Amino acid sequence: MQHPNPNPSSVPIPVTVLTGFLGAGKTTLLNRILTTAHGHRIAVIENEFGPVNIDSELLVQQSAEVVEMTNGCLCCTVRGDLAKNLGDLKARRDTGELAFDRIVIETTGLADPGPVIQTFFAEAELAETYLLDAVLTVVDAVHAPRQIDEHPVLLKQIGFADRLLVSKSEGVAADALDALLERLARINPRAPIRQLVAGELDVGFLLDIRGFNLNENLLPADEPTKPRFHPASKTGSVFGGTAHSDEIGSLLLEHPGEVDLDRIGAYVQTLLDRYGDDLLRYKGVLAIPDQASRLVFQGVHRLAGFDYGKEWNDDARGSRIVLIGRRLPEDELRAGFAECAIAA
Ligand SMILES: Nc1nc2c(ncn2[C@@H]2O[C@H](COP(=O)(O)OP(=O)(O)OP(=O)(O)O)[C@@H](O)[C@H]2O)c(=O)[nH]1
Repeated sequence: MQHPNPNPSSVPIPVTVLTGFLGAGKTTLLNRILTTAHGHRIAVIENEFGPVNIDSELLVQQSAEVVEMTNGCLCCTVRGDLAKNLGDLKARRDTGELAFDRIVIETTGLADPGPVIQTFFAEAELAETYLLDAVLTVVDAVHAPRQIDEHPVLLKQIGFADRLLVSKSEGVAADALDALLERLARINPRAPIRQLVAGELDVGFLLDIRGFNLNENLLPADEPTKPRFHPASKTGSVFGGTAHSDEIGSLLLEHPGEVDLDRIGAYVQTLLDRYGDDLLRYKGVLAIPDQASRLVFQGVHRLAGFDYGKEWNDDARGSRIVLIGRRLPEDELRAGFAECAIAA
């Protein structure tokens, strides 16, 4: 029988970034992932803010190689160390010293996930070796409503997420929980939300998400637009003085038809040039005249990728962009997008 993977080092290793504010329940979730029988061999990179890495002592270590990073926050001072650690892990895997098929990075509760994510796209060698799979953000149902107001970094953690995982919901009244879930969906409509229930873990919901791949998945399939862009505004935006106008929110640009390739290219370029610092995640699925396939682009801040993806075949051709960012100028962005549209 032929070996399915004769050259394992040529296959990118998936990486999951596990984030969430201080005490949200990241380590608790990681322990559950590590102790669940799912067949994945996981190496863990732990980052603790401060000289002693307490989290790694709390981790159950069976089945996981744990690399500790201390004395700095992963998103700033030790980012170079992250690249080095990832390189070292790969080298030790290649020599057979370590056996793992994916990595989970647990960031500190104070980390902005942006620079961590960018590391995977900015460093050419890492981009070849690793595949950034997804950002998982744990949100503490008890404390998040206040923390979101007081700590801008939590808003970023929510905005960057591919999955939002709500912990401690058993201790929260139903209406307060509903309000939190609605607020999360408004800040980040891209990320499906799930409550973490003791003893239950759906590993399929957490791993192999391919959140950074150029596929046609724009919004969660179960509820494409509802209630994620509603009722904050009929236009599908969370900006502009609504009751919950958080600093970070989302904007859905939609045209039920094709867009001009040159104009949309210039539009996206201008968007990134002007607002790249404030754009956390964005993704677009566009219909281009005479193109059988969807044009897909996605990115983080100014690092964007695009490609032609799945064919339209009999699907209705339409163009949609989801932007998640900080105080984006809705009117300007809508007007610019409208200029790219081709009348049906
Ligand atoms: N009731 C309840 N407690 C939880 C839940 N998840 C985590 N906890 C508790 O919350 C506390 C913090 O959990 P951790 O997993 O250490 O949180 P963390 O995000 O890793 O914390 P830091 O590393 O300090 O940022 C612990 O006492 C956990 O037992 C949950 O879903 N329900």
